[in-house]
Amino acid sequence: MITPTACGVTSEVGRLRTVLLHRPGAELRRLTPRNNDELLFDGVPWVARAQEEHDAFAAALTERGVEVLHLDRLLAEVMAVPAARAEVIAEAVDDPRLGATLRHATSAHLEGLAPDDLAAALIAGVAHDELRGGRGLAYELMARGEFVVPPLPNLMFTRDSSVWVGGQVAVTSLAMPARDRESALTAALYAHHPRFAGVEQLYGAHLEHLEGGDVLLLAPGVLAVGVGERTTAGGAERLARRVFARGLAHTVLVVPIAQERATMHLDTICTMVDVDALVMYPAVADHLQAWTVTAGPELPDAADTTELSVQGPQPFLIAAAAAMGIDRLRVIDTGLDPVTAEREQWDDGNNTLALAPRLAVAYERNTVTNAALEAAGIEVVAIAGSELGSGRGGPRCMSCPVLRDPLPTA
Ligand SMILES: NC(=[NH2+])NCCC[C@H](N)C(=O)O
Repeated sequence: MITPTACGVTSEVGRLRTVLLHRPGAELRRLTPRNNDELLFDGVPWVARAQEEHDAFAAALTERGVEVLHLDRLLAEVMAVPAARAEVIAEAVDDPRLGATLRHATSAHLEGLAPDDLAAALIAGVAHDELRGGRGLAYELMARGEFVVPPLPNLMFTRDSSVWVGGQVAVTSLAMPARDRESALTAALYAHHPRFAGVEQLYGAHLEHLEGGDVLLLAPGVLAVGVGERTTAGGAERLARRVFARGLAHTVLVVPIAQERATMHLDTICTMVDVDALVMYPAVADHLQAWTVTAGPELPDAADTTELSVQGPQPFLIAAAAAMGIDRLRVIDTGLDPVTAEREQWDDGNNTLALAPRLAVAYERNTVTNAALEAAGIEVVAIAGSELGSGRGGPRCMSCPVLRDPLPTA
């Protein structure tokens, strides 16, 4: 096992040192035209090609000196810890579809698995006919193609199931039923893996909905939180109280985004590519608003009751620059016509992963956005994503930064 090392992230663009990825595997083979909508995929990906694309993504990071941690491997290691096993198994069978008999049989099945196999079963799920010793009324009546434990094909979007703020990690509370069990896995990982020994958890799985794709660390001490299809205002509020009480941030900008699939997270419409620059979907650039939330007058406490001061709304770019203490937050002008802009936004053109200021990973297919980034002085590391993209997530969605260098102070 690995020994504990430094973790922590205070910006979107500080040099990336360590990142958590998940190579898609057997869980993608569970997708069919009947279940793909419910499982939040737009189609049925070619799994081997998706894996090749993901391997190339990981290699692009490693080649640039980034340490890549693999969620499935860490999970397999942590499944040797009895307390971690008990927690994730309890979550996996906490499903009202099962009934007591099947719940018991499923628990017994999972408890009997070796650490590697348990990790694999938790990720790929357990199909009806894979359950050794399956029994009970719910089991008899379940269709053969159904899952006793549903698969987690969206686990590859590691951005959403946990997010680091400073030296603490927020295990998130995912909004869609197809994803809510993911945070049981990240919670177990951070609580029990020696790599993360002593790391404090900032949020938790069963709280108000909050997903990492909605959280942007605009600058040290300044967060933007998108509120829309996934993250609720209540989630933003609780996160704000906690980051203030723990001294991790002084301002949270709460940014309403359209409640629809194309804009499911704030990072689908904008991501940072430099200390003071964003790439943003042009259709929203002028309309995006923000509420500026800061700690209220009295001293913050740790009990989630800190009074908050809420101001706004104001245009997002103005509120963000003010909170960041800069004159202007630049938006890279992609110069896109509305149709190309809409197509490239849908294909995660704005969902870039910064490896350092002015160096970002992007999907190669978004040629017009990428050319505009290059023209603006941003070096683009282009990766293929024809199959990965069918889950509607780009390089930022597929990565959870664990360690970034702090930005040099001006
Ligand atoms: N941070 C992101 N934009 N993540 C994209 C997640 C995509 C995933 N299929 C979902 O619907 O949840």
